[in-house]
Amino acid sequence: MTLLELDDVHTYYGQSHILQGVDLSVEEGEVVALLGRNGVGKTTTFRSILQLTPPRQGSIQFKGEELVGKDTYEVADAGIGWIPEDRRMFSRLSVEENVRASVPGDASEAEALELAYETFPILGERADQRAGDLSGGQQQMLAIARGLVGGNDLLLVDEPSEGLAPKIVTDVGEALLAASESLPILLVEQKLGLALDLADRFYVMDHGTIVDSGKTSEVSVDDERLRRYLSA
Ligand SMILES: Nc1ncnc2c1ncn2[C@@H]1O[C@H](COP(=O)(O)OP(=O)(O)OP(=O)(O)O)[C@@H](O)[C@H]1O
Repeated sequence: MTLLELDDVHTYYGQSHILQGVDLSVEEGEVVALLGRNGVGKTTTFRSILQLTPPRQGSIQFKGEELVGKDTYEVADAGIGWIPEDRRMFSRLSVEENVRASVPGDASEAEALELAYETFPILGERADQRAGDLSGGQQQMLAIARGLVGGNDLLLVDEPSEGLAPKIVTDVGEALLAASESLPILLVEQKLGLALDLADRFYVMDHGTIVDSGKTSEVSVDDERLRRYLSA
């Protein structure tokens, strides 16, 4: 079943026409990678879905419901979680307090903590530590854990490996893979190897439109088809 569907989405910053007719979809149970060079409109696609920068034209349906015209809090309530590039969290609060703060009012905090620590044991070991004192990789795990327990039906994850050492990137990849067991993910990721490992399907974006798409099993990191859009 189609979970998220963007149809001919046009988004502007002032006079700048950034998204010029984006079409993409995420099915139930899928991890989908959105690829493309810096500045092509990937983050703007997320901002459009979240209604942070509402599209001026086109439709964005989530679980069959139109998101364009809603407020951002309504998009969050509908079940779309967002992990931005800067991994927003409460850095002065403990790991446990951060997880608790993500749990919707009607859900069990104890069950949320169990799920978070079962998925990411290192967070259980650091439960009382201030989130701001975690390493970059652990902060990314906490951000993913918060998305996991946040009552979401889809996670938008923006550049999870940004600024992390290669060894930590592997850990974060495993963390996302664990999260994808229970949640579909739309992923923006510059590291092509990681994106192809995690995703079932990909879209390539260039100049605000989708220029290629397919199954990740059909392409490889040194594929000419991908490289011409991704190399600087
Ligand atoms: N707030 C803004 N106001 C005006 N222009 C913006 C704004 N944010 C982004 N842009 C421009 O919109 C275009 C798309 O940016 P966007 O952040 O969506 O790209 P991206 O593909 O996510 O790249 P990156 O990986 O660098 O974030 C860029 O040309 C950028 O300069």
